[in-house]
Order: sequence, then structure tokens, then C-alpha cells
Amino acid sequence: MTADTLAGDVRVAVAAPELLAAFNAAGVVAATDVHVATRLGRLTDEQDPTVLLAVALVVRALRGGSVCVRLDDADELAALALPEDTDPAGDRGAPPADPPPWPEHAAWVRAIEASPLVAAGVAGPADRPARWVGGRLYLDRYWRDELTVRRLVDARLVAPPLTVDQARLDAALARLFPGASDVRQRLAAEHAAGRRLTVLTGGPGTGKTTTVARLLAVLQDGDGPPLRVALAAPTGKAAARLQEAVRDVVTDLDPQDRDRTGSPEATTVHRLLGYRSATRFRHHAGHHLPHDVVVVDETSMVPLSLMARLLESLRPDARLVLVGDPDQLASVEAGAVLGDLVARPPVAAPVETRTDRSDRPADDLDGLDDEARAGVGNGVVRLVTVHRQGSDSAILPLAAAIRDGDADTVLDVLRAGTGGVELVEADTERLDEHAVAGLRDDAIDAGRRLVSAARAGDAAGALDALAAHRVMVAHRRGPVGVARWAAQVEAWVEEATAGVAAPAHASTPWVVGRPLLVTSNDAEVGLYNGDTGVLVAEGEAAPAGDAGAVVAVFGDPRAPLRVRTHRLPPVETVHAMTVHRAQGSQFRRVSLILPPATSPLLTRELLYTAVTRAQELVRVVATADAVRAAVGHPVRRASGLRDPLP
Ligand SMILES: Nc1ncnc2c1ncn2[C@@H]1O[C@H](COP(=O)(O)OP(=O)(O)OP(=O)(O)O)[C@@H](O)[C@H]1O
Repeated sequence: MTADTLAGDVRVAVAAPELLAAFNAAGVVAATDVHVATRLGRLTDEQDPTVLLAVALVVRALRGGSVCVRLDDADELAALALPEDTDPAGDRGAPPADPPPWPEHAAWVRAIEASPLVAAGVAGPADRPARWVGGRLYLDRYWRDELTVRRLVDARLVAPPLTVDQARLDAALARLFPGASDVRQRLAAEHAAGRRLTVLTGGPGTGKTTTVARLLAVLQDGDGPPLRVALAAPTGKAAARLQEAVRDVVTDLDPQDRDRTGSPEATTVHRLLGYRSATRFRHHAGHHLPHDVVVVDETSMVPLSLMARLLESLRPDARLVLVGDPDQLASVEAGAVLGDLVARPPVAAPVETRTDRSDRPADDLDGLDDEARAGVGNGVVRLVTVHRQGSDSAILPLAAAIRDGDADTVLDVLRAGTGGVELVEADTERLDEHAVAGLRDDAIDAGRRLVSAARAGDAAGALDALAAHRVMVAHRRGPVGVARWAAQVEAWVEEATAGVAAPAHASTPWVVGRPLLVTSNDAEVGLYNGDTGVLVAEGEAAPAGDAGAVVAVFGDPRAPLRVRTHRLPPVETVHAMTVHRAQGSQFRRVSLILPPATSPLLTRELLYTAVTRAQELVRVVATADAVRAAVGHPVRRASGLRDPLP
């Protein structure tokens, strides 16, 4: 906690009820959480400090990605007391006080149930700011989003199967998924043909994208007009990757399947829904999307509210295919919908699939265990076989050990230092020349290629160089934060490219070769928060200092989106990024700098996500303790989606 926040805390302590002030002083809730709670209390004439404390806890929990708070879960409440993304080595001011004891549970619940601030139960009044359902307290807006997701998902799962020509479907499945190793992939395609929701999950290299492309070919094999297909992902980068990968698979299909499938375009979920503002989209329950099939990749990054808007916007008979890896970090905003959908008890009985029938070749049973069959009741098909070539790579075994929570194996694989995996064991708050040497060489090498392609006006080359190496960190601030590392990499690259970059440009922000990160949505320009690009010289000659000769390029290197600098939404320079930001992207080489073992941001999902961003090499710069802390700390996000409605 910084001195600034402490100053704010004192003001809160004066104005807020004693109980909230005490929890604020203990660092459990922040000043802003207390402000929201007391304001809602004033609006609804609620003064009971235990109710206001519960509301402040919900606001606090939302910031950590939870949708609600369970007041009877001591571990969950204790986890709220952990500090947030502050500078781990910064001035923490006075240490936080010990938190007071929690209110007595039964009395706390009675006060909440009787409160004019809180709607009690699913059928409680619709006009109160908070809602209490099944032992969980929500802000009502999030409760409504969760209910929307639950109702629309369940409706899709229990709806009668869509009509299919079974003989034709069987033939298409046999043609497009011929191998014994395809059994789960084929199951996913068959499920998507007959049902309105399919959740296709799996780790890296298990064939999710391949399955999506072949599944589209199966769906398009019919007599009617071609199905209208939308491919979407939460970020522009992820959408570009999806489009590229699907088209690559489609190119290799039989001519008939290739022609029927065409070359589907991918877009961001925001753009698909017609983004107007954070809460308004062109498509909604009263104005559905026209598509027959909607495929969303990287679904782990889709927050609860966006998932609610997506489900509302679909025609009830459209097929929705959600694709992703639930072991990755969840969205920055509240919710972990993909993880919840995968972990729910089955809503519908598994439908009969070709793999259940007697005409199935015996080896089709491989890999279909009880868990896989049960998951199908929720539309979930989990791919488990890694198909990616390059079996000498240690990146996937490393990811698997992280996912399994096996810290000893993680450290063994990292320390072996083979197969594209490296560990630089060091105190990352005090790195010396020797420790950063490899990272520095990679950063300079990628930076040189980026600047020279950008200077040559080679948009494809520059976008390709952008994916060569990326420094990733957990924190935004502090000695192991983005700001410090972005400045460090920038300095190295500037020094190495002096004479290549145009110094006259330094007075403008539009320096050729500058890598960009978009930080807000701009539907008109077609750029969204998280998109990355680079400034390149336009045309043959780029006169020094002439900002008009500079253009920003984004997206697919083969078909870049070009945006004039005066039309750009807010951007930052992106020489380093948080792992959260890197989700949905891949880089040939990744250098991950972990904070000290005490950082609350060190989680299993963070390490897994960072490692699985790397294609050729992942270099982890950390102490062994920090690696162990990350592996041993899976994220908990509270939501009600996993449980049936009370
Ligand atoms: N059934 C299969 N048999 C053989 N090879 C396969 C099969 N399915 C996929 N592959 C190959 O495995 C590799 C990885 O597949 P794909 O890119 O579809 O996986 P993914 O799960 O989407 O990976 P990521 O999430 O890392 O992008 C590709 O080279 C693909 O051609």
C-alpha cells in the first residue's frame, strides 16, 4: 500500500462507519470500496455496518475478477485481504493493521436478508443495488448477467437436437476426421452439428483450431444454402491468429470441402456484436446476429458481461462453439465463464453420438472416458492429445507440469535448460548484466529487425518482427513491472539501432519502428483495447520528421490494417507487457520476469499462460521460490455459475 492510499484511508476512516474503517485500515477493502458501499447505503437508507461491509467486500472482489462473494467461505474472505497490484518493493507505508473478526455469520445473513439495499433470492425485487442468492452476495448488475448466461446456456443445452441428415453427417465426419487420434475432435464436430452449444477445450497443440476448421467443413456439407459463419475472438490479435490458422487448415482440405468452407473472416467479439459503448451493442436480444454458426476462440478471456451480451445476441437456433483453454488466466474483468461452464455438473444427459453406436470402429473408444462422456452433457469436449510436431520441445511438458501443480517437475524441466526452456535463477529486483544477457540479446535482435523493416516500409516484416520476442511481467509497476522493463528494452533497442532509427522523429511520438499497444476501443477505426501494431514508414522515402509519412499497421502480417496516426485511439509503446495483455498472442521467444515469491500476482494461471505464449523458447527469470509460489497458487474466482440455482 502506498502512502497516497494511506492518506485516502484516513479520510475514509473519518467518514465511514467504524467497522468499515477498521477493515479498510487492515487493507481488506480499499477506500473506493468503502465509498461505493456507503453511497449505496445512503441511497437505500441502509446504515447497518455489517451490510455495508458485505457490499464493500463485493466491490473489492469484483476488482479481483470474482462475480460475487460467499460470506460463509473463510478462505475466500481471507484471500480478499491480499494486496493488489502494488509495487512489491515500493514504499508500503505503515504495515496494515490486523483485521477485526468477521461479523457473526447468522446475524450477518439476517441483516443482509432484511436490508433495503439487497434483493433476497432469485425472485427478490428487481430495483435494489445488491442481490443475495444461495449464500452469495452480488451487485445486481452482475447477478443479472450471471442469470442471463445461466438461462441462455441451459436453454441451448436442453433444447431438442437440430435436424441433421445422419447418413450425410456420418460420411462427412468419416472424411474429415478419419484417424483414430481424432476421436474427440470428431465428437466435437458431431456435437456441433446437432446441438446449439459446444464447448471445445484443450491445452496448446491439441488441435482446437484444426477441429474448428474441419467442423465448419462438416457443418457446410448440406443441401441448403451455405451457413452464415462468424469467427470471433476477444482481441484483434487472437482474431487474426484464428483467421490465419483456420484458413491454413481449410487450404489443405479436399477441393469440395475447401470450396464449401470458403475463407471465413474472423473479427473481435466486440466488433461482431456491433460495439457502441461498454454496455451498448448493435446486436442484442431484440436484434439478433444473422449468423447460423458463431465460433469464439480464446473464450477464457471473455468476461461474464460480454458472454451475456454474446448469448443474448444469438438466434436461439444458431450454433455456438466456444473454444479455449480454461487453465489460462481468466479475463481482466469479472468472471471466469469458460472455467465455470467446464466445471458445472451436467445440465443435460449426453446425447447419443456416433461414438456410442455399434457401427463405430473399436479403436474410436480410445480416450473417451467417463469424465469425457459426462462433460458432453454440458456440451464440453476436451481435447487431450498433443498433436503439435517438435516432440523435443520442453514447452508443452512444462505447461502440463504447471497445470498439474507439480512444482518439482516444473523446476526440473526449467533447470534442464533444453528443448526451448531456460531458467535464469536470480533475484529479479536486482538483476545484474550477466543475468539479463540472453534477454537483452533477444530484445535487441527483435528490435533491430523491427526497426529496419519499419524503416523500409515493410509492414508484413515489421508485424512479423513484433512477434519475434516479448518481455512479459506480472506487475504494472515497480522494479519488476511493465513500465520499468518497457523503458529498459526501449533503451537497449534505441542504442542498438542508433543511426537506423531517425533521430529527428524523436520529438514526435510517431517514431518509425515504435511498437504500439491500443489501450481503448475504437469501433470506427476497427481497433480494440489490446491490439498491437507498429509504426512504419509509408512509401519509399520517409523524410525525417515528416509525421505524414508514418502509418500504423496492425493485425495479420499478410493483410495488415493500416491506420493514419491522427486516427489512432490512445496507444502506448509496447516493448514489454503484462501476461494478461499477452493472452491470445503468441511469440517465437518469450522472456518472463517473475516478481518475488511474496507477490500476490504470482499464480499458476499466470505462469501457464506466459509459458504457452512461446513457440520456440521460453526463458523464465525468477527465483526457484517464485516459480514454486506461482505453481502452488491457483486462482480462485467466486461465481454462482457452477452450482444449480437454489
Ligand atoms: N488429429 C490430428 N492428427 C494429427 N495432427 C493433428 C491433429 N489435430 C491437429 N493436428 C496438428 O497439430 C498441430 C496443432 O493443432 P492446432 O493448431 O489446431 O492446435 P490448437 O489446440 O489450436 O493449438 P494452440 O491453442 O496452441 O493454437 C497442427 O500442426 C495440426 O496440424
